[in-house]
Amino acid sequence: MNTKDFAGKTVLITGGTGSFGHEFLDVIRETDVKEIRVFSRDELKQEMMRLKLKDQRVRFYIGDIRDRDSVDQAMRGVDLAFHAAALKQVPSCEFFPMQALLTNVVGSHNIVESAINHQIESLVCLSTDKAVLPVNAMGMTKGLMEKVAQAAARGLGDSDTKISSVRYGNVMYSRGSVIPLFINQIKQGQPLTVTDPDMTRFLLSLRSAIDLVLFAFENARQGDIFVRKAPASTVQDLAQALKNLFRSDVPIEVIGTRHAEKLFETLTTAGELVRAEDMGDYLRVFMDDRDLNYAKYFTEGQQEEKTLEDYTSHNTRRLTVPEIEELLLSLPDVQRELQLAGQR
Ligand SMILES: O=c1ccn([C@@H]2O[C@H](COP(=O)(O)OP(=O)(O)O[C@H]3O[C@H](CO)[C@H](O)[C@H](O)[C@H]3O)[C@@H](O)[C@H]2O)c(=O)[nH]1
Repeated sequence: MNTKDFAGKTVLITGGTGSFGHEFLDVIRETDVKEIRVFSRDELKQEMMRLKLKDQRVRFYIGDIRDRDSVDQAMRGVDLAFHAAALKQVPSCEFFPMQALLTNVVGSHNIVESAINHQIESLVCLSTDKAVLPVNAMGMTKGLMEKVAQAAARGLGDSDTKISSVRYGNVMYSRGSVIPLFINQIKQGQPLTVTDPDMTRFLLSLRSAIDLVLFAFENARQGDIFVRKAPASTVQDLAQALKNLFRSDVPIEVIGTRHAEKLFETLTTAGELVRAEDMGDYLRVFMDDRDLNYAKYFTEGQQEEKTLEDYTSHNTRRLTVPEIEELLLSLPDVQRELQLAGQR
């Protein structure tokens, strides 16, 4: 990361009290940033964060991205914004799709419009692999967020607010996700509830997710979507790796898939890969900036798309059980759990 990028800047993080916000804040507090604004709805979480950080540069804004006035109030004087606020639990979005729409689409539109109106330098929107070829309300609304961001970017020039998005897969040990659940089941001596042994997910650490966001911020051109290449594992192998680490012999119980789950996730479609630049660990997917007169573009990219495959958690590099163990061991949360369980 180029820490100079943050020197003297005022940074806004929406959804700043979440796991991403916490870790991201720690990273940018190491720079000469001028001010960091944490924007979120929950006053208790903000108060806890304030007490923990005791950093005068961090300011807290209560508001809801659905409420444009509260967004405008927080956006005034901002240079850089990172948009992490979202409804992101698949099951709850499935039962309350209109709530997902209001936060993930209408709320994101407020952020995009406010960022442009306040002429901030850069806005990075956080999306997910579930936004690609979506089957659930969470993914659909995050996909629409990407569209809202790109539609706005299409109307902007290079000197205007730079709007980009990032997509990542499952953040290991994130709140409410399967790894803390399996660890808890192991600790209680209960069976590990595997939905479908063959289901795969891209796995990455929170630190890698943050690196992706920083990479997007540093490299974005108007309307880009950035993806971090990632390996994947089956749920069965993940369960086995945890059992091995905790030296547990609890059984694995197959419970079947939950609401609107996919067997595998897609980070980029073949159609997007035609417009993608390989940047080592990352892919840049350029905005499709054609206008509606398609005939004049006909010769470009048409053949290639037919020969490319979507980039999915089924065809990316598959982690072996020992590799998953190694990845899990690199996570501070897992290390702590192992220590508590007397295994380290
Ligand atoms: O009891 C369980 C729960 C989950 N799983 C499986 O474990 C994998 C991961 O499940 P998570 O609930 O951890 O993650 P999801 O893929 O469902 O979605 C998560 O990752 C997304 C990013 O892609 C979003 O962050 C989202 O909010 C978050 O819930 C899935 O194959 C799921 O079927 C089980 O086997 N047993």
